[in-house]
Amino acid sequence: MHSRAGIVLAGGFARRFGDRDKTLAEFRGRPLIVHAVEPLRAVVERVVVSCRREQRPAFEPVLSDVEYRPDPTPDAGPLAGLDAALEGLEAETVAVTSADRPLVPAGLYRSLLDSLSKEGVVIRADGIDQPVPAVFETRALRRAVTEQRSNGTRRLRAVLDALDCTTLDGETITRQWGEDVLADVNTQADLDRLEE
Ligand SMILES: Nc1nc2c(ncn2[C@@H]2O[C@H](COP(=O)(O)OP(=O)(O)OP(=O)(O)O)[C@@H](O)[C@H]2O)c(=O)[nH]1
Repeated sequence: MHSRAGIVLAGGFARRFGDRDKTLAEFRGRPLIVHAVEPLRAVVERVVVSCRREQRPAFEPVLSDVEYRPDPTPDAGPLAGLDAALEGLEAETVAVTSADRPLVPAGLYRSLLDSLSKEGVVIRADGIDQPVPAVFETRALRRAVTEQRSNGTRRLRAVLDALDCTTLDGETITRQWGEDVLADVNTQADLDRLEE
């Protein structure tokens, strides 16, 4: 059986956003993390939320049917969060996104999943391959994460250096799915702009 999982990275401290938990900030009437989880859940069998232990009580009332993988060490970075989320994950394919990207539709995940022929499918936007949203062979991603963490990096993008991925053109993606489909929220101003 071909099994698919999703991972939502949500454990950052969102320092550019301010004092509140960015992932719970309201966007179009719902917390950001809900916008990240729901389209993903439509295309995979299980969704794993990679977060800090203390975030879980606030996530539970707004997210249903997800699993939590708390960071073993808080603030160790997204690559460490991804590593913990992959541990014991039984799925052949994994779609990865971040909780601060509220406009990635289920259809985009479907086309990423349909395009998977090598170790991963990523989108190249502004000349740079983006590690999220992206789809990977779970085994290859696990290997790449282990390899890059052993090199001492915290950067999520570093996994792409250790993977043989197909690249989709960002302009084609935004033409099809909307200008802000790949937008991430770093600041309150980013959120205000997307709300407009
Ligand atoms: N599980 C986990 N996720 C993380 C960690 N650091 C960042 N992330 C997530 O990775 C995604 C991208 O994070 P960044 O934009 O680099 O960091 P951020 O914490 O959101 O924001 P800044 O502190 O303002 O840079 C976000 O969804 C974060 O929640 C971490 O240590 N653990």
